[in-house]
Amino acid sequence: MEVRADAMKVVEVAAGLIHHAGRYLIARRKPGVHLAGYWEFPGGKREAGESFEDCLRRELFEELSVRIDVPVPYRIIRHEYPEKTVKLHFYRCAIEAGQAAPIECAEIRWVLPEELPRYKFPPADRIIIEALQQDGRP
Ligand SMILES: Nc1nc2c([nH]c(=O)n2[C@@H]2O[C@H](COP(=O)(O)OP(=O)(O)OP(=O)(O)O)[C@@H](O)[C@H]2O)c(=O)[nH]1
Ligand SMILES: [Mg+2]
Repeated sequence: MEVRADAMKVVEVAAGLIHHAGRYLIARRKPGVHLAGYWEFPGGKREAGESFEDCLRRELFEELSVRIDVPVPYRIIRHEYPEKTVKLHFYRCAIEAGQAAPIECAEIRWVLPEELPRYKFPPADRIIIEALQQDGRP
């Protein structure tokens, strides 16, 4: 059987479920990237030698210019897109310092859990969106 090396590569990602006053922060992906224009939970790819927590802290500072408290693991979702397989490590967290700004995203919004279905999220996020609605307001 032929095994394609690229087909086996899994992209490891850390993403933040940042909550405040009953709402979650969501970000819209910029044009020209994978899943451009979709809404997502901010975060990104883990770099070599980095822990998921360090990755999350770095990405949330780069994308939103915020520092967070201690992130709490929530769920890990593996999803196969036609072009790549991602493993998304979701963490709940709150902002400890800074005010969220759309530094590396097109737009940000604070939304209630029941409002999440109005936004177009990547297919991988469906399970998380459902779980957050079940959980109620954070
Ligand atoms: N951050 C984030 N990525 C997600 C979510 N759902 C989902 O399928 N992804 C996918 O996971 C990957 C995350 O990579 P990213 O594009 O955020 O990575 P990054 O911030 O390091 O960007 P870069 O590669 O431009 O430096 C993308 O392929 C993205 O489409 C989500 O809720 N949040
Ligand atoms: Mg990102």
